[in-house]
Amino acid sequence: MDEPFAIAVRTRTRSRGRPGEDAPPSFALDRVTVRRAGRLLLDGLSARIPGATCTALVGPSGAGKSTLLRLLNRLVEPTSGVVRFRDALLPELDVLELRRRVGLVGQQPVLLTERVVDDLRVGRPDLGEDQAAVLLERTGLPAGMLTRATAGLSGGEAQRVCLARALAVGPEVLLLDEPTSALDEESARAVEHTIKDLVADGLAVVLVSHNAPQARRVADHVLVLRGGRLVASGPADRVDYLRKGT
Ligand SMILES: Nc1ncnc2c1ncn2[C@@H]1O[C@H](COP(=O)(O)OP(=O)(O)OP(=O)(O)O)[C@@H](O)[C@H]1O
Repeated sequence: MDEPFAIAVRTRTRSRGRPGEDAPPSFALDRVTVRRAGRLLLDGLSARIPGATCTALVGPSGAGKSTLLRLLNRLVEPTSGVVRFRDALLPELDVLELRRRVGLVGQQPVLLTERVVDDLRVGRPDLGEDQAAVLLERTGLPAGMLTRATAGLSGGEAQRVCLARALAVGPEVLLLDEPTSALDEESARAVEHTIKDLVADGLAVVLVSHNAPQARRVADHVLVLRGGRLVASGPADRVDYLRKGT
């Protein structure tokens, strides 16, 4: 089996230790500042994001959550400070290669072609039908949906096709920017279920969420931002923001 497809069928390899404490970091940020139009969006932020874990970025509106997420695949560049992915400095990596390894799925599902199977092939033109079917099943969708028109999908189905498309290129990390905010409750729960399965299979997920109950349900590890600063971090069941948040 070729490597980019491995994540779709990987067996459960996660260690039994406390999530976020034993996993080696995917990302390490050291005194990262982002300044735009005279505003400080991130202010000297240092943090570690563990691998094989779901890390939630939480905090009030405008705290800098999306800015931090977008730093991780260089959609945003720091004004100062350093971001490492595994042991490499981000600017040392080819940016397209980085974005293959670190995929991003946004708030609104955006489908790019007319048929589901063609969407899954956007970043992976050689993807076979069997492989595409496995990817759909990984995201909780029936293989029979491959031939469906993208125009007729529900919001939840479309978001899961976006997840499957991101998985098709074999990322090591998925960045999710409020992936359920445009979905109804049932579709949101289905996407949460998919995220938990992917993490259980060894993928690292970084999830921006303004929804504390969702972060409690899905995340192992939490970074709390406020005013561009990291104000708390740790296992999800120990961080006050989530314990008290509604
Ligand atoms: N390019 C930019 N130029 C100027 N200000 C910006 C820019 N991008 C973001 N901001 C501002 O930086 C702050 C942080 O934005 P960011 O989107 O990271 O916050 P957030 O925590 O994700 O917020 P929300 O929960 O509302 O999505 C916001 O006040 C936003 O308006």
